Amino acid sequence: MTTSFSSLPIVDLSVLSSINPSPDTLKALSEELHNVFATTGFAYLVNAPLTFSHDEVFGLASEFFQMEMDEKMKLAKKTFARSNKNTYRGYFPPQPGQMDNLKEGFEVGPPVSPRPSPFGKQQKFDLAEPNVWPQTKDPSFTPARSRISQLHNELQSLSSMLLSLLAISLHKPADYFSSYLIDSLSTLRLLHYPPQPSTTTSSSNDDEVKLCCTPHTDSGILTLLHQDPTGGLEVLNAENNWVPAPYVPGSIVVNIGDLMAEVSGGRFVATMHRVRTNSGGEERAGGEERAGGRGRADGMGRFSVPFFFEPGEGCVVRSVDGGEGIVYGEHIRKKMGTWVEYLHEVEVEGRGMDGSVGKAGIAVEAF
Ligand SMILES: O=C(O)CCC(=O)C(=O)O
Ligand SMILES: [Fe+2]
Repeated sequence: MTTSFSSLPIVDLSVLSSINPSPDTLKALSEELHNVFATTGFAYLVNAPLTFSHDEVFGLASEFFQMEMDEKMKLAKKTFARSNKNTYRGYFPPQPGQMDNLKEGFEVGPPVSPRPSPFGKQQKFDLAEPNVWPQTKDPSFTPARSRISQLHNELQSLSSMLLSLLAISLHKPADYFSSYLIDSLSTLRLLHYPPQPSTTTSSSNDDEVKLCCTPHTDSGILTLLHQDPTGGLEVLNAENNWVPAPYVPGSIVVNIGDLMAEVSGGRFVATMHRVRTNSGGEERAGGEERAGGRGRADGMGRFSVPFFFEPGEGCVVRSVDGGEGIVYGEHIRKKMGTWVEYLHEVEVEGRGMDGSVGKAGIAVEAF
């Protein structure tokens, strides 16, 4: 159960960068994480072992989203561009019918593609498919591609360290979750919330709060989120109050997904969260440095980069208390198919490859 917290705790990960951390310090960190995930389900991580500054992370996102729409649509998932082959990785465009969920995204899987699963190719969504990348005439995206892959690798390693700490905190061996790493499908999602006109209000909210991401829990194991200084992320506490999770310089927000809550035997909580639209003056409130230095201009909206740690498609995930377990590929496909938070079935106005605007079909956004 989540608690009546009024702010998110900050967890210092410096110890993970030391050459030979003592078992006692690691145990203390694992207990701290356990406590956080058992209460808020959310925390800020500081001094994480990553080589990326926020400027660089949001610079990569802004570089991608500044591409022309027809370039981005070449990378669109099949759902949005019928002639494309990619079903799970790639671009999804903003959906005009979804004003309280208005975002575009670019999803990248592991730099080395997971082995195709026996049931993968026959399905509508090929979870193990390779990444797609911009093929711009201008080769300037090439360095960004390699940095995005590097960011994926580093967040995957960090997830693996956190899983070891959580295993210890659950009184299991440190390598207890190592099977989750085999053919892991983790997704790095670059997100852009375009600026919204100030008249837009959310129909899903009684108090007419403007949202750009509707309330949801994450479906998987662990999410590591880079959010830019725009602000707007909010987390629901036990009293049903939305607690702001403003930008904390240099931090990564971590939260538990539904599946990890189950794996922990209900000890950890997958907390509901949403993103509120900040318009106009509020937008720059959180940060003295406006992240995303390279080519960022004010009024571009919000950027965030969640990383969803995912096991392999065939990985059997079960509670630490025992029980039958579920095959990860089945879990994720079920979520994609039935959970309203992760399935936006709408007829979207899509821009064709020739630039024409027309019906692009059913839009399904996974997670
Ligand atoms: O953009 C954000 O800050 C949060 C995004 C999020 O919650 C998600 O993509 O699951
Ligand atoms: Fe989320």
